[in-house]
Amino acid sequence: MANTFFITGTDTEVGKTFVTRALMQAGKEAGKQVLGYKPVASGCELINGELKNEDALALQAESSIKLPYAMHNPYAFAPAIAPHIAAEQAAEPIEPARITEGLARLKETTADWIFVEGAGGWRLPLGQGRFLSDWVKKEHIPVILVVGARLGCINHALLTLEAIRHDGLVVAGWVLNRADAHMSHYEENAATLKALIKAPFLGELPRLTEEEISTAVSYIDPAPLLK
Ligand SMILES: Nc1ncnc2c1ncn2[C@@H]1O[C@H](COP(=O)(O)OP(=O)(O)OP(=O)(O)O)[C@@H](O)[C@H]1O
Ligand SMILES: C[C@H](N)[C@H](N)CCCCCC(=O)O
Ligand SMILES: [Mg+2]
Repeated sequence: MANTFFITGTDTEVGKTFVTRALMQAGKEAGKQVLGYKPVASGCELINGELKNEDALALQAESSIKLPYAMHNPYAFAPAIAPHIAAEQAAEPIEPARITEGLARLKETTADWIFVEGAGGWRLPLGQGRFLSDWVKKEHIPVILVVGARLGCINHALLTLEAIRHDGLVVAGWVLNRADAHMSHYEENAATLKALIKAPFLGELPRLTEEEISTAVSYIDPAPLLK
């Protein structure tokens, strides 16, 4: 039976996908078969008649098992906006049951670890008064938080952790990602986060150049996930 982890972040564009890929690579290095799942994606382009999202394509590429794109990304909306608004515009309501069905199909494979990447931050509206966090709660999925290191991230990180725990979920770990290479007093902020966040620390990723991207996995310690 696969272990499933939900990847959330302190905001959009903080490195959820970037870190998920590194986590997947760390899983493979630990001998795990891994799959990535992006249930709800906005900011998609039409490729061979199918709307595809760069996050979902990245997770598909990193997956150990080759599956059709649609199994990685059931909801793909073209505009790079809040998905619930895109869904309304497309007259395609986001149904949690379909997200569940997609995850169930991935669990039928030989995957050991399934990483589910959210969109935006923890409280992502799906429309009809529902949130993606409601689905995570219903599925009882442990959560990994990606903290994007930028001014204001301490508040965002602590409030996100409060919300995850208020929703009754386990924080399986957290990663500090250098989202803003120019953040001032980075080391002091990192020390503050490490002191305040009571959850397994899975690693700290510096801002990597294109040439260094393949080293991202070396900054991840998956040990807390292997327990
Ligand atoms: N540590 C890093 N070093 C270099 N580039 C990074 C790093 N972290 C993130 N990036 C780049 O910053 C951009 C935003 O990262 P990413 O797409 O992973 O954010 P995200 O949280 O997944 O965004 P979204 O909410 O849209 O899913 C991407 O181009 C990514 O490759
Ligand atoms: C388009 C962007 N990159 C993300 N995929 C979607 C971000 C949704 C944010 C919703 C919100 O909290 O305001
Ligand atoms: Mg992403």
